[in-house]
Amino acid sequence: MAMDLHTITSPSFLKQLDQKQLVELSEDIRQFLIENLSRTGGHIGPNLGVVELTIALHRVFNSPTDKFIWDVGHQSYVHKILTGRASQFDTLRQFKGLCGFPKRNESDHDVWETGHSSTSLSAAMGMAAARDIKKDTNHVIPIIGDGALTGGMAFEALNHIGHEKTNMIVILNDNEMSIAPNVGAMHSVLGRMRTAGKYNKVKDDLEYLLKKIPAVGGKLASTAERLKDSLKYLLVSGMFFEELGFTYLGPINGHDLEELEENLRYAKKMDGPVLLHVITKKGKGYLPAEQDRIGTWHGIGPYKMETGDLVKSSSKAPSWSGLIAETVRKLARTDERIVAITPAMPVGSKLEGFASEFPNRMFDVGIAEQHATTMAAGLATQDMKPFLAIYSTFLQRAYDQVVHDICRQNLNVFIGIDRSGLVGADGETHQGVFDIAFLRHLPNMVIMMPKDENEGQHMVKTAIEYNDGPIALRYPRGNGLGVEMDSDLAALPIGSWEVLKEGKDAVILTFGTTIPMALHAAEQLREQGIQAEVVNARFIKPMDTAMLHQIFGRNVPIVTIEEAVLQGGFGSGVLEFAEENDYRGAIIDRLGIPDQFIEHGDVAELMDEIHLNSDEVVKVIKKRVNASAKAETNV
Ligand SMILES: Cc1ncc(C[n+]2csc(CCOP(=O)(O)OP(=O)(O)O)c2C)c(N)n1
Ligand SMILES: CC(=O)[C@@H](O)[C@H](O)COP(=O)(O)O
Ligand SMILES: [Mg+2]
Repeated sequence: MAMDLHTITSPSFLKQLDQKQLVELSEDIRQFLIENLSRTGGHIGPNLGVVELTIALHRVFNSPTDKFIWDVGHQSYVHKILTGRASQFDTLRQFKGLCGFPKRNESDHDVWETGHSSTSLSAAMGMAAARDIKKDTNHVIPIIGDGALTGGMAFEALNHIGHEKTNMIVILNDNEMSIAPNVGAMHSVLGRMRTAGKYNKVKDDLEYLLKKIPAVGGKLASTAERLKDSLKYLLVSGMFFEELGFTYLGPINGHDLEELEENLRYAKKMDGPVLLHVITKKGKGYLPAEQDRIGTWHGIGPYKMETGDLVKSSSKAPSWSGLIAETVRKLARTDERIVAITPAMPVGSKLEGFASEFPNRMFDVGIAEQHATTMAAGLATQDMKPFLAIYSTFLQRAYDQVVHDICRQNLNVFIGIDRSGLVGADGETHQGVFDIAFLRHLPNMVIMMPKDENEGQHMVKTAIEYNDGPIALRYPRGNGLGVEMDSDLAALPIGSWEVLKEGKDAVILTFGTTIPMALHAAEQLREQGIQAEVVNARFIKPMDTAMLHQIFGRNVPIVTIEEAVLQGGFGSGVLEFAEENDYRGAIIDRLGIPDQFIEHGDVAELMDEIHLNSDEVVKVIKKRVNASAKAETNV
């Protein structure tokens, strides 16, 4: 009899269920996820992989007194179901709806917010240190995936936790996948663990065997020691963590409720840091997701449940990621300097084609944005042309590497800032709205953003040909506008803007995704007798200062628009220009992302919510033009 998951108000009911009921519950949860996410989309693969793990955790421990910290947090849907939020899943990742990641204001059971990878162990160390200082006795349990474990922060934390010997139970959820198949030497170590079998059992057998060998000197003892060492090599996994100061348990079957519970109860009684290695299958229980070997079912839009067919997007235009990556690939055919680097997003950044054509010039470095960025800098010192494809939000991880390694040494790195602007469903932790503000003030940095995919391909050419330092090309999530594409590529003059529509009464300065908004506003204003000029300010840095002087010389209202934070953004640059050049009387209004974090939802809805739309542009310009007309009549 399927359980109505909507009736769950707290995980405490789990402790009353018997094994049969628990297995039925896991089946109910899987069915619930598959059905609901076929309508809303979301991170189906990761969540199907942690159904039993999450049930066992909530059975053995007492959340929220015991703290569950979900690394990345994209796999916290089961936790949300068991903590009374099943009824909200029809609003998953929608405007004002259920967040796709842990959210402290949603539930006391969400003790830590995630979205960016590899933070769970550090947060856990903080919570455990606080517990110990306050002499509390609760458990702290970070759950980290094998992908997230490739993040540098995770190693920093492991190093410290092992040193402090802090009571903590780290759950390593190993499904051999990051978004795409996992990469790195750590992945190989985990692989040896998976094949070596139960570390502790083999270790005990080995100890037993060695005790049986009579205490003799010479050859036999040394053979026994060599046997022990070679077996230890096989068990290097456990060794790896045990040498770091953890008690390593496992690997265990992450879909066997009884084995999970037995090991969690065992770990619960142990002192010091424990790492329980849990083997799971991403997408378990839904064949299309289970069979996924490239990452399609990691995070997905709505799909047909019966067939696993995606509900296709209506756009015929190329995806921005695909356009940029394929243009780089095209240019790489005649330019051997070009090397592509991605921090664990080969699929999201559409680099599969480049990787297949240039396998030795493509590097997926794992979830390691800092390493990716400085590796790119290293490549550039050897006259290569590295293309670092990185989401805007994840570039935040590598700020100092951009400053200290790339800009300061003025190295020819081409940064493709993907997912620039609002990304929508992933919400606050993923909006790509800070990169202009944190890059614009860096000496030697060039930042550009195309108005459409045709200008985008020319900008790739511009970046590849630019050899005077770092250059960043911003592009949004999703698809282009479907414009005609030039067959030949030509580099753009650095710092050049273009007038898209002339107008004598006001000037709108904008770039990228907000160009259509500006053109629409200019049309609306024209109907009301106001001629607004629209300028494609496609170089955010350096700005087209010649054109700016000409514009300021007209003494008309100026509006800047950007789908990025206002504080320190493009509009701030225009204000700085006015102040530095003594255009004191200039009237400048800036429209953009206000000083707040933007939650999840449909991008258009989010833009309306913050009044970043053509109506607002019209309102601002009308107010300014009418005010100056009034001032003139009063003279
Ligand atoms: C800093 C950062 N880089 C990249 C990502 C994108 N990302 C989200 S989930 C994921 C893979 C995580 O793999 P794993 O931890 O093994 O979890 P699984 O999906 O396998 O359950 C990546 C790379 C991110 N969230 N944060
Ligand atoms: C959880 C996470 O960080 C990634 O899965 C991210 O959601 C991918 O974003 P895109 O869907 O824009 O590639
Ligand atoms: Mg994984």
